[in-house]
Amino acid sequence: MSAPPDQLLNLRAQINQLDEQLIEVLGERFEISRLIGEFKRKTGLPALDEAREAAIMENRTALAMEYGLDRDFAHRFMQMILDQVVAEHQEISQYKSPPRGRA
Ligand SMILES: C=C(O[C@@H]1C=C(C(=O)O)C=C[C@H]1O)C(=O)O
Repeated sequence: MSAPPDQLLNLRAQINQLDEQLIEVLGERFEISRLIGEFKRKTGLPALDEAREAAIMENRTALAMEYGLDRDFAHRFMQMILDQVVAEHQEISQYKSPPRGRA
């Protein structure tokens, strides 16, 4: 098989860089949300905040559409993140004190 043309290699290099940024930003979001989880554990607030999630979903799907993304895709993507955050908050709420490596 011949080597991919320069144009394709260039586009793939851009995708690789963007994926890296996406993952970095996602990691930052989870770091912050773990701090919120810890705050909730200390103050006895529930892991799930449905009103906040509904507001996030409305705002982020509208924003995603402005960037040319499919609404359903944006909804599923955000729901996956929110579900994971809430699962982590439920886990954090079981701890007596924060485990090493987590705030
Ligand atoms: C992070 C929070 O907790 C949960 C997770 C959210 C999120 O990841 O954005 C939003 C609402 C909550 O269900 C919060 O209460 O702000």
